[in-house]
Amino acid sequence: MYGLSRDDCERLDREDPLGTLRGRFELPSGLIYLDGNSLGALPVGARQRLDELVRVQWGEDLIRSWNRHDWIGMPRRIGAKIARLIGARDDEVIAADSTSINLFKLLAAALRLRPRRRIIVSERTNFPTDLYIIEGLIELLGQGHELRLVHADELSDALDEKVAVLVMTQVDYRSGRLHDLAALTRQAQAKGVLTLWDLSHSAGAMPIELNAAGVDMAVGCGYKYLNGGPGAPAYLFIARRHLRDAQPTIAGWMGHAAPFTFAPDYRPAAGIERHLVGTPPVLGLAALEVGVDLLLEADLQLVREKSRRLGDLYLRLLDQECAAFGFEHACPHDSTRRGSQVAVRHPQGYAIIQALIVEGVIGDFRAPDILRFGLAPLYLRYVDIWDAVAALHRVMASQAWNKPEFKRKATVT
Ligand SMILES: Cc1ncc(COP(=O)(O)O)c(C=O)c1O
Ligand SMILES: Nc1c(O)cccc1C(=O)C[C@H](N)C(=O)O
Repeated sequence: MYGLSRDDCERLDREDPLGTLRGRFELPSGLIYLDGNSLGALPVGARQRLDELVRVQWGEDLIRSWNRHDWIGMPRRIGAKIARLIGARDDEVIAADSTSINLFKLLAAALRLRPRRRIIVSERTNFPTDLYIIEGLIELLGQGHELRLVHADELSDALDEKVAVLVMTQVDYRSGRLHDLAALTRQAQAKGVLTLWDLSHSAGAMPIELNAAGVDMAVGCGYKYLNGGPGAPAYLFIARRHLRDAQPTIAGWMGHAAPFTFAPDYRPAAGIERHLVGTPPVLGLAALEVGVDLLLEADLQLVREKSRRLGDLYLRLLDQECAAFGFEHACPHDSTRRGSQVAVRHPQGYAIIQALIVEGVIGDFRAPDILRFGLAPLYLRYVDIWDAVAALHRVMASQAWNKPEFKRKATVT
């Protein structure tokens, strides 16, 4: 490759202030993992924590663990830790359920805070679950609510006094476009519109300042950059000023003011706990806590800086090494407008991703033609980017992608 050498990348790794964190993850040797934006890697501590939890807390202490090991306090405790990653106060965040469920709960709560408004605004390319949840809730409510879907550049024009809630994902899952959370929140607020942000592709990869921006509500998932493991519990945020009035959407017993009185009538808890529904998933929460604790050791400004540099490096090397193969950038060039992933377009994207996986580089494909490479700054090295682009060059130059077994079929990821 020209310009930058592999040695230069090794030097960047030696100078990387986050470099030592890589050793805190179990990464299979010989594999370059560029899919941490879908499922984060396994922290070494998670294996140990789960092992202890299963053997001692579950195996020996059994039901006593709810108090003895504070299982019951986990949603609040871990929520408070996540709050520190997203610029929230510790009583504004709780770990619970999945992102989809939390979005449903908070959107319904937000609509009840704006009873005279009927429109929900979102972005056309938002992640499908977000759009399905909005549509599904509108149908269920049967009160004439409407979803106004617009292109990202039309968002500010779409916000007016009829709009109840703006539902946005901060980083687009396909293009990696990073929205200006503070500016959009300000524009929404000027029209009395509540904001509900999905932080799934941003939290843990960059500093987020929800309160400084005046965000009303947010949700996010635990298994991407928080490295909480497959199906990790998600979290939800409600700004303190709404905690009293935001009603729980699903009146489950864990959101009751005193669940263990087993009272027949429902009385919501005073604070963020009222948005809990059922029994906390203890194993999942324990693994998530390890991932969150690891992130709390890192300076998120440094995480963001590294993430931007990894992305710039990828795009630069791609242009240098793979210019002949017809790739187009599908993500912003300007790293200040990009999340922690790069996306490129190619008509043979699916087959190329399959061939890359055989070469030991895991990225993913999003229809119709996007190759996505997630850049998790806690465990990726600059040299991994070099090697990943070199592998892509090999796949393209040898046409290794052009095999019948790489024809597109429906798969999970
Ligand atoms: C923006 C966004 N929201 C939500 C989800 C998923 O939500 P859930 O954890 O409920 O499957 C994803 C990815 O799966 C996502 O990218
Ligand atoms: N949640 C996922 C799953 O259960 C299986 C496979 C992938 C996922 C994902 O997280 C997809 C991811 N949100 C995306 O950006 O495409």
